[in-house]
Amino acid sequence: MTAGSAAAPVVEVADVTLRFKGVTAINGVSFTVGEHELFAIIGPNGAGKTSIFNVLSGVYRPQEGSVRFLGEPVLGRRPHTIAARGMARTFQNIELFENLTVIDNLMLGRAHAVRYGMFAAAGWLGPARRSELADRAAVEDIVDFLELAQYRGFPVGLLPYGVQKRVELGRALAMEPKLLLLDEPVAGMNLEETEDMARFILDIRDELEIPMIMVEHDMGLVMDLADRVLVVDFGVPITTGTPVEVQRNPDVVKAYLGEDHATGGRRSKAPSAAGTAAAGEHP
Ligand SMILES: Nc1ncnc2c1ncn2[C@@H]1O[C@H](COP(=O)(O)OP(=O)(O)OP(=O)(O)O)[C@@H](O)[C@H]1O
Repeated sequence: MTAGSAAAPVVEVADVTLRFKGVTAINGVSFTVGEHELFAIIGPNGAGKTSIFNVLSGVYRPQEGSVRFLGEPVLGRRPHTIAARGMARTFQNIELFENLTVIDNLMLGRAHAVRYGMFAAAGWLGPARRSELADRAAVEDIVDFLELAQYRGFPVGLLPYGVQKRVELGRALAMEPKLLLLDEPVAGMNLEETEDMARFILDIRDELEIPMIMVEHDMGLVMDLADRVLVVDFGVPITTGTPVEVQRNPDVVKAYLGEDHATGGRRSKAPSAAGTAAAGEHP
């Protein structure tokens, strides 16, 4: 495991506050993510986790605070600009082209990497053709890496749910990201699919050395995989630490079990050292 503070941070979030009318979705959140680090954000339903992702990726602009990605400020940049700098994202709900094949969906992930414009393509096919070959080679590497070979020619919509989630991960990898945001990567998966996904996430960190931020309700997965965990509740950061530190923190247990959360359809299970509680499931 790599300590987040050892190398220059990939992401630096400082005192970010995001308000909607009457709701403070993020309230003074700060954290850094280091090179090769797998950083998790957990918290009850409505705690602000997805809002943090939306701030990082440029969908929401917070009223206060700053966010740096690879040393550059990102607030005020458009989502596609931030993506082009190397921040890729998967979504809670799969966002793929169901009628396209696995290969074609992965090729779409290469779109931002195409560096030859229409003039180059029209005037002289050399560089554009070479680019396409490079894209296809990169996609083949991803097919191997995520063990998708047997599904490559199938329309994505016909594939099992767990495989579709894997294709979505592959599409994000196809962007050759410098940071990967995983929004509930195992939501809705069965045990076998979850174990497969856990293995791929570890391989992404350890073999591809891509840092990741993961929002996930499966507490077992978070505690097994994450290097560090940020806990938020009602937008407020409760603590940041290793999985062991976080699980021992009384404020964390309170946030998951406290009276405030006994109503309103929020979670009922605290993170457990056994690492099996699927805390914070959607009602
Ligand atoms: N576009 C928006 N407009 C108004 N309120 C919003 C908007 N997006 C999020 N919120 C509110 O901000 C708070 C945090 O929501 P967010 O979706 O970030 O939580 P979350 O931790 O990701 O929840 P979940 O675990 O259910 O996905 C919630 O009260 C939510 O209703």
